[in-house]
Amino acid sequence: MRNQPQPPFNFLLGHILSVAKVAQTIPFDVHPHILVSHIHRFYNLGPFFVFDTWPISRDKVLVIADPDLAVQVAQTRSLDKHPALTDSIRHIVGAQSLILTSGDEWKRMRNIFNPGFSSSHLMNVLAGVIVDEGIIFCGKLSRVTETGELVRLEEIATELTVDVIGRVVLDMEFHAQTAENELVSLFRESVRLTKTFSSLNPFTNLNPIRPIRAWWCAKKMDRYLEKVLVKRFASLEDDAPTRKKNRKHIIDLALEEHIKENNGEPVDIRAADDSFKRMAIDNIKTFIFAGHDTTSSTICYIFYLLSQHPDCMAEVRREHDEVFGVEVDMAAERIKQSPHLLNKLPYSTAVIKEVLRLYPAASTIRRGDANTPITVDGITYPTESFLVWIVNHTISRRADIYPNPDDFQPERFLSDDIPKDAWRPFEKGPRNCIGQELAMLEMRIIIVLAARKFDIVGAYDERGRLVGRGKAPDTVYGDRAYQMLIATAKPRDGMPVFVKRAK
Ligand code: HEM
Repeated sequence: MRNQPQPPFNFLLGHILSVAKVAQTIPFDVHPHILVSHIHRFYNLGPFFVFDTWPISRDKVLVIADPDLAVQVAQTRSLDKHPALTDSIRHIVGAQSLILTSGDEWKRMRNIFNPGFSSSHLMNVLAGVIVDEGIIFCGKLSRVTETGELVRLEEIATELTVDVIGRVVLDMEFHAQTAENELVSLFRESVRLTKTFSSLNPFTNLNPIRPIRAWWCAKKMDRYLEKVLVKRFASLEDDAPTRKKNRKHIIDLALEEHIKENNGEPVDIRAADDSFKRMAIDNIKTFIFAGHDTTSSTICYIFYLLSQHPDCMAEVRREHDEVFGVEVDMAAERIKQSPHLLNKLPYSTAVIKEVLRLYPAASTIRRGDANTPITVDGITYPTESFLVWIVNHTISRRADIYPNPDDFQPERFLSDDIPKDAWRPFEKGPRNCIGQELAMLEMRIIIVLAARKFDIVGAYDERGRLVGRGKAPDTVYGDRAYQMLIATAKPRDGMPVFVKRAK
């Protein structure tokens, strides 16, 4: 470790002092990727660096801050996931989750679930589902314009994405946007029970009740989903002839696998062995969690940044007028009739990409191994015994890759100037995000339905006045809407906003 690039090291205190020096310049509750990007800039570190995390944990971290190195550990070879990831989200997704497993077990499951994200299924079935839920979302925003109240956009966007994912995964209407739902409440609580991060207080996670509650929530979710699985299995019998062709929901893909394992015979799911049920339930939980959490945060930042950049908002609206016509209320019907129109939105797509560059909702942590060193300028460095973290936030904030990296400039994604592997909010290589096309589709549909109807304006000043703010640093890159770690990277304070009718 001594021969590798790193922030200043103290023989007694390791990296605490040099990390603390940077941490005190930013809010204490920022997402760790923000701290890493600040360390990278402050000490002028290069394509990678290492640091130890003592006294927070015993991990030695190798930060990848460069696209070519990311290719070496995630694409040319693909390191396995790090056990720290399992520690942090197993209570939500279960140990058999596609996100957490490796090797043949992972490959088999990836093959089972890939068809759920085919472009024909996305365009022919899921686009319509997203439009229906998007209409309810716009109805909610509309009501908020009448009351003029301050709302947390993250809550409203999460209810939307939960409703969408319920239909993608279980073909089930959760109605989270209009009512309470037991499964959704359990998910919310599980996410809240995830370990948090505070750069100034390593003891935030020592609450002994936390793991007990998390275990209890997981048990209740499992029981709920087992019942759903049994009911769905019973319904398969009713439409056996068309079943395979039409049913690409995650739950059906799992059940088809069960039938395949039994030589094509639908053996009652209640008699299925535990390993099948575990695999099915853990992956249903995985898709519900991964499929709503990251998308809702990104939707929040899209509207937040567009309201701060009226020129960009005007360009988005112009594009939507051109593609869907000037009658705003007709857009939903047009998407349903011709979902392929959504592929004609280069500027809106550039906006989404720029938002994901500035506010990436997730990243990958891998376990270094003896067979996967990294090579920089002809020199080889080991990854073995390191927690290897591809910090796409840090890559995204490099001025040599993205000029004026802290500015919101969607136009940069309309040119070919960005290095091929630099933009990686969905990660790349075999462990990339299986739901990325669904996420992009959902975000495009929601912008089309809402951007011409509403101005959604961040209200951090107003909220600060209500809850009171101390003297500690309150902004990151001059902005109060920084990301925090709550299972994934979420907007601070749930993103307080005012919603107005677009002028
Ligand atoms: C803006 C939205 C999204 C972002 C930024 C995002 C980002 C990511 C990232 C960075 C990974 C790699 C994680 C790791 O290596 O630990 C990942 C994996 C994954 N994502 Fe997404 N995701 C999004 C939406 C979705 C959606 C909509 C779904 C499902 C419906 C989904 C399901 C998954 C799954 C199951 C994996 C694990 C894939 C595997 O290991 O084979 N994600 N995502």
